[in-house]
Amino acid sequence: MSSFLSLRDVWVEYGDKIVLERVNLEIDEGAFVSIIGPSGAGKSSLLRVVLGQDAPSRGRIELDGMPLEPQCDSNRGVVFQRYSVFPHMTVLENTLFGLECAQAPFTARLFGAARRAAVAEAKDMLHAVGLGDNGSLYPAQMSGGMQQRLALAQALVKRPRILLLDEPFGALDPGIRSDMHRLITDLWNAYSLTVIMVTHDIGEAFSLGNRVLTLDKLRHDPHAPNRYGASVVYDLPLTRKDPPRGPAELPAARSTRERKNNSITIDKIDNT
Ligand SMILES: Nc1ncnc2c1ncn2[C@@H]1O[C@H](COP(=O)(O)OP(=O)(O)OP(=O)(O)O)[C@@H](O)[C@H]1O
Repeated sequence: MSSFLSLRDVWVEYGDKIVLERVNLEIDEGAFVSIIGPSGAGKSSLLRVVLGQDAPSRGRIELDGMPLEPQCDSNRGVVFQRYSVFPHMTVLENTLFGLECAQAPFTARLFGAARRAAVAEAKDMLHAVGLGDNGSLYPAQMSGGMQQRLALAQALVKRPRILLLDEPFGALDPGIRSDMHRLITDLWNAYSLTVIMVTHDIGEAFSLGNRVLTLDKLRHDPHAPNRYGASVVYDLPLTRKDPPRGPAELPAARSTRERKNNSITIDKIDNT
């Protein structure tokens, strides 16, 4: 039986530079996968091929056993480190926009009952990310943490099955980061998401993920640094203590997931 998300012999090459080679991964539905590794190892490149922004140069990616097309679709939502919100739209308009684009791709405008339903959905999502009272603000009137909450609402309002996070909290102060850690954990549980997160913060990787992958090169030729790409060198499944629940009650919660006490198994991947 195939996994929820499978990467089979995926390579990413830019010209003659091999960035990723022979990446084989099986990701279960509902996993929270953290990806770490040295700078330039290809973490964001991996996220981009899963998102569909780039096509792998070799290999294939499957979702539920079906090939995942190299194009962004509603199965996948993404949040980057740099805020991706539209500065000329209010918080509510920013959140609504994704729904309007999905439901009215030519005009990006909904009317009547369809618009009222979309507004209600957008408001629910803003409530879920803690921006329920901020719908009329513009991004410039908000802190970095609030803008990142908005980016999460934008990504989640379309109810993606996979949420891709590329250093989403990297630009935030430590206090705000821990609030965001609690929020993303709550959202992961409430919306039964499969999350793939790239981070440079090892603590964040281990405290949020229930699986941690390390990307690095297994082989290196000092005379030809582009000759070999990175692959998954460590794959650490974690089971860990249930995190403290946030005070927010999330609407439209679908299920919660059991998470047990700390134990780590370390398997070094041998791709040679
Ligand atoms: N569009 C592109 N064209 C050419 N080279 C690229 C392109 N995108 C990425 N690269 C190269 O691929 C390599 C991996 O980049 P990537 O951003 O995926 O690494 P990363 O592990 O996310 O790095 P960091 O941790 O510094 O963000 C880098 O050497 C980068 O220069």
